[in-house]
Amino acid sequence: MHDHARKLPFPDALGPHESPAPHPLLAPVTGLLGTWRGTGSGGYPTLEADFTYAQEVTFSHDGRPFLAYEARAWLLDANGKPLRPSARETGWWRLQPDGRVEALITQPTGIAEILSGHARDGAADLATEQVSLAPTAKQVDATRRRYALTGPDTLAFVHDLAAVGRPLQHHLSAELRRTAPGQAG
Ligand code: HEM
Repeated sequence: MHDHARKLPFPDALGPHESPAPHPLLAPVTGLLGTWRGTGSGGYPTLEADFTYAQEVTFSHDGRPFLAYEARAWLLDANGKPLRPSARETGWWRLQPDGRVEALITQPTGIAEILSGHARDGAADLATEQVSLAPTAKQVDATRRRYALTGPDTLAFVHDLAAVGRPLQHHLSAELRRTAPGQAG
């Protein structure tokens, strides 16, 4: 992993009460700050079977009006044991006045998403404005995501996908729990 021995002059904060203080435009999303872990299930009509997976999601900030976003997932077998690495993505959520959000998210499968939406009442709803594909990526036309706080330390994630010729429909849903600082990883 990263070399944490070399301290950054401007490190990211993972909580609303850490330094630096969140930028005022981050107010609608400060409840998301931190690292979340949990399990979910997914499927798509083109897949032989549904699957279960585990996911870790981290939202952090450096005092400016955007979130740094990182998520990674791994598939689970029927006993809940890790099977193999699955989707990863990383990006930036740019907060605008009135809780509007512009997000840029990229995946190692050759997909880059530009999304827009809103964050309010503990929930962020984003949908793609544009999807760019690397030459060998699978066809993805649109995605829609919802990250909703269901309690102070619980987060529900839902992801819809329009891909490989199919209309926008359910791909993933997960229930995540906030991990205590230092517990993740
Ligand atoms: C937690 C995150 C995710 C998980 C666990 C997940 C899991 C899966 C799995 C297990 C498959 C079947 C193929 C395989 O075994 O790899 C799959 C297919 C696929 N996923 Fe996801 N996925 C995730 C996120 C995404 C995202 C963010 C996108 C698009 C932006 C996406 C687009 C697709 C596409 C296009 C396929 C191929 C469908 C086909 O060719 O029939 N997935 N996903």
